[in-house]
This record gives sequence, structure tokens and C-alpha cells, in this order.
Amino acid sequence: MDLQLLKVAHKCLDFFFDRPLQEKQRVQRKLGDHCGYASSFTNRFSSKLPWKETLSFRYCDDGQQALNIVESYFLDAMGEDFRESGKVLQKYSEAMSSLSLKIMELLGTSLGVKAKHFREFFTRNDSIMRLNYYPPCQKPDLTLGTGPHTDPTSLTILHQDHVGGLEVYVNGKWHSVPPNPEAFVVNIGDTFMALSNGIYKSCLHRAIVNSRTPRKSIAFFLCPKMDKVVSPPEELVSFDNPRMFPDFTWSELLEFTQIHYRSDMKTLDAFAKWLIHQRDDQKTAA
Ligand SMILES: C=C1C[C@]23C[C@H]1CC[C@H]2[C@]1(C)CCC[C@@](C)(C(=O)O)[C@H]1[C@@H]3C(=O)O
Ligand SMILES: O=C(O)CCC(=O)C(=O)O
Ligand SMILES: [Fe+2]
Repeated sequence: MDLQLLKVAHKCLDFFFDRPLQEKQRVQRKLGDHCGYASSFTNRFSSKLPWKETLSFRYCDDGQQALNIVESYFLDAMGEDFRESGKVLQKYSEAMSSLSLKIMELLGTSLGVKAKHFREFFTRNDSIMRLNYYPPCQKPDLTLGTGPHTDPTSLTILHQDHVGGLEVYVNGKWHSVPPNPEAFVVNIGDTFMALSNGIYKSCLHRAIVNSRTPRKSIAFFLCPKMDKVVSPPEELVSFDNPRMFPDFTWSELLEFTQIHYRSDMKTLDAFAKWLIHQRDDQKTAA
């Protein structure tokens, strides 16, 4: 990824969040939907108030080529002023998707499965891009930009700006991830933890805020197609390492996080219990 594209993508983030609230709310996120504008002032977060505004949108790759879904979203949803932003963020998303597939090859090799196994699983993907804007907070210790959670998605490629605020929970302590505007932070999500039968663990992280400077980050969440069944390759299941999670589709987990459960540090365990309960109910009803 060339650094110029990174810089311009952050300018697009600033351009959106600088708009008046009324204009941002033209793409207000609806309950149950993962796309659109959300903030502490909207019902999405009424339960736990994170100190941030977010804009989330889909990126789709059908395997042969990227669909121009990002470009169209900005133009159709936000109008002519956002045509350039749509083009830039489309390019940024395509670069993230291609980087994700290369990382999937490395993860496959590291697990002793074919390098192409996970790459092929995600070649067609229906991923999520998210722009995060964290305003300064007068009492930063009384809130959080994003509470402790693991990403329910498969792989996250995050770019944080120079301000810093991302923390990961390791060995019983929160550790700051020093900002490096020329680097990405890559973390494993719950879906890849299930795909690796628990060998890779999803990473518990959070974002803190400060009283002086706005902080921004851009997250690319790699997700398989909605109907793709998440099931580990047989090489990763053995007597010593039995199945940790039931088979599920990404669409089932996404629905769970959007309608039934706000992602936190126990999302996948809560989801597995909920799913088994749902399936038992369906069997009883049948
Ligand atoms: C599938 C998703 C749900 C969230 C956005 C993507 C991946 C990360 C998830 C999230 C950021 C985890 C923390 C809680 C959350 C509610 C948030 O702070 O935005 C989560 C996102 C969401 O449900 O909107
Ligand atoms: O802004 C950050 O540094 C982290 C954001 C995050 O964890 C998320 O959006 O899932
Ligand atoms: Fe996250």
C-alpha cells in the first residue's frame, strides 16, 4: 500500500466526520444493520456509551474482481461531494483485501495446512470497512473509545493515526500499542479462531481516549461470504484438539452481534451457547 493512499484515506475520514451531524445522519445506522453512521448520540450504543463516532460500510470481492460497492455507497448515500472519497476508500479496501489474502496464506502455512486453504476460503469475501473518530474527552478516565472486545470477524487490519490509544490485553495487563502511521496492526478475530479450531486466539483489545486530541483509525474487517460455513480443516481437529466450536455461517454470527449480543470479550462462547439453544429449539418445534 503506498503511503499516499493511506494519507488520502485519512483525509476522507476527516472530510466525513467534519460534516454537520445532520448530514452524517443521512447514513444513520439502523438497528440490526452493520453499515452506516453511529455515535454515542444514536441508539446503537445507548447501553454502553463509547466515546466515538463510526462509519461502517461493506466491501465485496467476488473472486474475479472487486465490485465497486464502496464507490457506489458514498456516491449514492452521501452525494456528489463524496465521489472522490468513494474512489479512494474503494482502492484502500481493495488493497486491504489483497493484503488479507496474503496473510491468510501465511496463517495456513503456519498451521500446517495448504497455503491456499484459507486464501481460497476468503477469495470471495463480504468484508466490513470502518472509520473510527474519537473526539477528545474532558474526563478520559471515565469512558472508553471502544470497550474491551475481540473482533467477531476473521482478520482485522487496523491503521491508527499518530495519536495512540489502542491497547491489547496480554498476561493480565493492558498494553498500549505504540502508534506507527507507517504500519498496520493485524489481529485475529473470533471467526478465524473458530476456523483454526482455537489454535489461534482472537485478540482482546480496546481503545482509550484523551482530553487533548481527536484520534482516528481505519479498520478493515475481513469476513467470508455470508453463507460460508465456518468449520476448521480436518488437519486441525484431533483427539488432543477436539472441535472447540460448532459449525456456523458468518451471517449467523453477524446477526448475533447486531441483534442479540453486543460484541465483548466473550462473544464466541456466548454465540456458541445461543446457536446450540436455537438449533435445539428448531428441532423441538419441527
Ligand atoms: C462485525 C462487527 C461488529 C463491530 C464492528 C465489526 C467488527 C468489530 C465489532 C465491534 C467494534 C466490537 C466492539 C463493540 C462494537 C459494538 C463497537 O464498539 O462498535 C462492535 C461493532 C458493532 O457491533 O457495530
Ligand atoms: O480504534 C482502534 O484503535 C480500535 C478500534 C477497534 O477495535 C474496532 O473498531 O474494532
Ligand atoms: Fe476491534
